[in-house]
Amino acid sequence: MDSVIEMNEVSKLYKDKKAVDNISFNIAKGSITAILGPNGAGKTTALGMLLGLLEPTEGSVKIFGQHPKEKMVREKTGAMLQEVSVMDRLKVREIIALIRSYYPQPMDMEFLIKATGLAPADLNRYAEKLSGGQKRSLGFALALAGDPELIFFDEPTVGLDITSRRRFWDTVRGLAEQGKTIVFTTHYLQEAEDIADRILLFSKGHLVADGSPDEIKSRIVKRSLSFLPVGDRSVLRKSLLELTAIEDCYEKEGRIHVTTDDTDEALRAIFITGLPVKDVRIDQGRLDDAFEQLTMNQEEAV
Ligand SMILES: Nc1ncnc2c1ncn2[C@@H]1O[C@H](COP(=O)(O)OP(=O)(O)OP(=O)(O)O)[C@@H](O)[C@H]1O
Repeated sequence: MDSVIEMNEVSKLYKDKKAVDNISFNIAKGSITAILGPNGAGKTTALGMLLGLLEPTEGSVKIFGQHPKEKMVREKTGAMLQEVSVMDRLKVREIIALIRSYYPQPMDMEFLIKATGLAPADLNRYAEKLSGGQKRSLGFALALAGDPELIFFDEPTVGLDITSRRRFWDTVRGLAEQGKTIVFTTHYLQEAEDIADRILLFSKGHLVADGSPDEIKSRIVKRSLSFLPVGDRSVLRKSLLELTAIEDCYEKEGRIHVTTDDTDEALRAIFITGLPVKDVRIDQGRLDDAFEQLTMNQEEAV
């Protein structure tokens, strides 16, 4: 694999809090990777280390085979962070032109203007007068100003309306098709699934799943079998977990749900054993539920 990013056994400690715990992954050139996870999972910390803004407490981070702070790496990298700050007393077009001028081979000016999605009149406004969403779109264009090979976005679509969101992802897809490598963080499973070739699922500082959206889905989304208990539910739950066809069981809205790779086999085992259940249902597992379950299991384990 032609790796642009190599993270090797990386941890980051804030005093005694382990924000990132022994994480390793490589990222291939031209791929779109989503770093997905709930609040506090360690996504921003991981991104900070990839950008050279934070030093790992342990392990090593290499970008294009070098330390992230190397000049060569910085010249080939663009980033849009959560807080987009714009320079005062400069008009939008002037800011874009200024940032472009820092780079030896900047991105085409017209392309950047299109990426902002701003109307011609807005390009002549002072940037501090833009709305929050417009500032983020400008931040997007600025991240691309140096025509970077590797681009990081931290929760890029927060605060963007549907049209801006669509334009953003269309542009990102186009950039990946040109061979640029994209890494973004998100809370939203659906966004990761729609856009990314690969998902790195973080929870409580750990990397709990790594694969294509389909792989992650098939790993974490299982068909679920549910029923109402007849009699003592805790005795029933214990008996269910003793069946080899059943991996896990939990209660939701009064029903007992079991997760299994083979719902037929699980049903057969329940009936052969004569477990007291009624109103049996089989549901296709939902990705959101699986995501919640996976990150909750991690919380319980830590
Ligand atoms: N500067 C800091 N000092 C102390 N603890 C920190 C610091 N920055 C982050 N943390 C802690 O590290 C953990 C990971 O935080 P991080 O911001 O990386 O998570 P995140 O996945 O980006 O979360 P969010 O989705 O809320 O932005 C959290 O428990 C957070 O409280």
